[in-house]
Amino acid sequence: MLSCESKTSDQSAHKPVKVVVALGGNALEEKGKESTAENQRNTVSRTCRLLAKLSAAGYEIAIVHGNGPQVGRILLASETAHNVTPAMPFDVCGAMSQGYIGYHIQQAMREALQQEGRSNIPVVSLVTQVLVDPDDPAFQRPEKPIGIFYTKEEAEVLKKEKGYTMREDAGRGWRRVVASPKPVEIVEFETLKRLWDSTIVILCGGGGIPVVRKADGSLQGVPAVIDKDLAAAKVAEEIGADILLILTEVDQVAVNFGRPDQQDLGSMTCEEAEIYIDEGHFAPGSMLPKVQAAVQFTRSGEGRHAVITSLAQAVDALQGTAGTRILSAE
Ligand SMILES: Nc1ncnc2c1ncn2[C@@H]1O[C@H](COP(=O)(O)OP(=O)(O)O)[C@@H](O)[C@H]1O
Ligand SMILES: NC(=O)OP(=O)(O)O
Repeated sequence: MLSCESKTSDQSAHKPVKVVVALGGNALEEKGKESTAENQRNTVSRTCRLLAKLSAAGYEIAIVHGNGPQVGRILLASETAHNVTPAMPFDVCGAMSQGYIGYHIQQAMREALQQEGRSNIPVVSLVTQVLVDPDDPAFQRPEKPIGIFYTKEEAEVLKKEKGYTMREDAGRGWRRVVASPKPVEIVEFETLKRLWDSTIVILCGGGGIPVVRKADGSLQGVPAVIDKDLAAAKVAEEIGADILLILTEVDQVAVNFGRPDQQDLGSMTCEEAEIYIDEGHFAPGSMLPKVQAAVQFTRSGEGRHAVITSLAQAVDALQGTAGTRILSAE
């Protein structure tokens, strides 16, 4: 029997545990399979069956998902078709990716909740804008990988012909990289707050559509991709979640990752995590932002912690028997 209640301050009443889930790339696309809409829908189905189990166990969840491969492909398709139809700006491609992925999660989550006997819980995707700082130094230093993988030779051609910034991505090939400013404010946060108690909300897809506030107060999209783990940490922080659950491909975070002396970690304090960051154990653009997001959230309030694990281990990880927990020192 899963226990998913936390004590309130008077220690007598219990309240449901609030969890913000950040879904990584493998929750949306299966490695080695063609990136078709049908394949994404099937992968999302498997993911949602696991997420529905969290809901059935009584956890209150909101879902944030990535969009790196998807937004890159939408952008590429739009740029490639510029002779027949005007190319869409980056922020619009981000919005399209939220709609397409959110639609699949909504549909699959509905089915999965039905199977768990919880068809009374509504699911909705919020097209979410996230305010960023126009002076964020990230705009001068593109480092978020998006889209498909290329060989080194193809990357050289794209650099020359299209002016893209290209970078090797964690031993997996070469990818286009774009600016990834920090999330400052979730514009639609008030909507999440009003829906939280009744509805499973999918929000901040792809980290949210990055926008800046103009002098007259209106919002304008900017060409960038926010890191979804940092956006999920922001959501979790502001909604007062108990746990930030970051789901990715690996069961646990490791030091000396990929080396013969790799050591998987059951837990680490924020201070230990910072030492490991300084020692370079976490790859930028992959594990590093997850650990940073976990530390940021854990530090944001008493009794909060983060867990990084795989989809398959999600339920056990919330119980504290799997994954890597990022905890306060005391
Ligand atoms: N220290 C580490 N411990 C575990 N995994 C790591 C580490 N450093 C890099 N990685 C890699 O980071 C990957 C997760 O990042 P990524 O695939 O970008 O995330 P996402 O699931 O959000 O798409 C893991 O699958 C693993 O290959
Ligand atoms: N926006 C974002 O962080 O996407 P990925 O997780 O797919 O890289």
